[in-house]
Amino acid sequence: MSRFRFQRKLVQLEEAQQAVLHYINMQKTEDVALADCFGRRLAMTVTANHPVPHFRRSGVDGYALQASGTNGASADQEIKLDVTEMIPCGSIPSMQVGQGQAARIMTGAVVPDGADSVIMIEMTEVLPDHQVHIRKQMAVGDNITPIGEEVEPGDILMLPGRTIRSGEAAVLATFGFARVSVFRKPRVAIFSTGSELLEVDSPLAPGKIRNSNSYMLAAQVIEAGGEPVIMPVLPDDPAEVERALLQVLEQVDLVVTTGGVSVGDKDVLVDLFERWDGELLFNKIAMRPGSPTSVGYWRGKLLFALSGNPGASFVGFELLVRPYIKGIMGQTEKLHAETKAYLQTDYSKGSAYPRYVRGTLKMQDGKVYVNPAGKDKSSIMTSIKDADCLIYIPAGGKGAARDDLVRVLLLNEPICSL
Ligand SMILES: Nc1nc2c(c(=O)[nH]1)N[C@H]1C(S)=C(S)[C@@H](COP(=O)(O)OP(=O)(O)OC[C@H]3O[C@@H](n4cnc5c(N)ncnc54)[C@H](O)[C@@H]3O)O[C@H]1N2
Ligand code: MOO
Repeated sequence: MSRFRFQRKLVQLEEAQQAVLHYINMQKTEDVALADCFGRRLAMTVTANHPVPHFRRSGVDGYALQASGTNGASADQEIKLDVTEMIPCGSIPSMQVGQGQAARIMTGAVVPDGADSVIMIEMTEVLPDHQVHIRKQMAVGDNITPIGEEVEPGDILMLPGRTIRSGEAAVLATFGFARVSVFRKPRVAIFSTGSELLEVDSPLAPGKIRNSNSYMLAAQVIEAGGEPVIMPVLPDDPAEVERALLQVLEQVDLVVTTGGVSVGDKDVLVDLFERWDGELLFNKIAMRPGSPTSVGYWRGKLLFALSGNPGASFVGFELLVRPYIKGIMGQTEKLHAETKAYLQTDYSKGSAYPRYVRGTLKMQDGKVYVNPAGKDKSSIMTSIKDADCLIYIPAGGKGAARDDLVRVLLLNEPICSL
């Protein structure tokens, strides 16, 4: 019988997280085409290499002119100007605009020298012989975007670690990054253990269930920015488990297993920790679900051994694996962002350890409310799909009551400011 099965060193979640984050080893980077970098994590600092806009830009279709020449203009008192030229987008004006003159201009085109405002075309009337009537008094600067209004050269726009989404893609394109430096996706081997597990396409059989954890975890790996490698289910034989894990260890950046970490006779990960030459960082965390979650360091890689119960597996990944994946891809905010929300129902299940309950947030009348996503037992799988947060219920016998303001950890990553 393994000495680790019952003799467990209890750590608080914060200690466990720090122990894991201590092993952060930054991912290598690679350059990819801009169109291929969406969803990847940026590995470079993006600094503006030119102002935006880099020329005085018209915000409307209309006429560029001198505001001082429009004093008193209105629908009843039109002012006549000579039209010098037509300036489409992408071309350079050929002459200055002087007193009594206007240049017809398109939205996004370069405002000619001499002009200090642009009147919208709706406030004008085209006259014969290259003349135009102006029906509105203009002020200096009207409808002109000055050079650098949006971005000044040297402005730091994005830091490494940021996920590249639509807005980031627009910034990269604007500043000419046809190729983008991103962190390599960490390859994460996923193993489920247990002889009760069937392949997804297998018919149900007595006592057997389909392996759902491997696919749930693969999706979590992708959400965190990694590349999952789903491995065959591990057998109940510790020597074979050791062989299978060692074989993959060199080809991946980290390994996640589920099941086999508790005190049962077939809990093979516990046996592995007994016989391996790795270092066990901890094998019990003061949290529910997932208290038997164990993490080891083996041949230069972290091995996250999550509980087999789907709820515990999900929460264990979120609280330990995701922060590590974020860390190796340059994110400074590795832990989940938190907020507070009003609990809309009693949660009376007390626990010796803090509990992380799958929750669903609701915004209503300017307040944030939260409800358990469904039944919350560690063995329950179907409520995972409805969770957008984890509700923190402190340790103690009484749980939390309706209307309590509780801490919630947000599962969807908020966009960082840089
Ligand atoms: N005597 C005790 N029994 C248990 C304890 C304890 O302290 N003393 N702890 C319980 C807690 S808490 C948890 S959590 C589980 C953890 O067990 P394991 O991590 O060893 O997981 P398994 O026993 O392998 O499986 C548990 C449960 O989950 C199902 N499972 C496993 N893998 C998958 C998968 N890939 N997809 C879907 N479902 C999976 C498995 O069939 C079991 O039903 O131990 C408690 N017991
Ligand atoms: O700690 Mo277990 O993971 O609650 O169900």
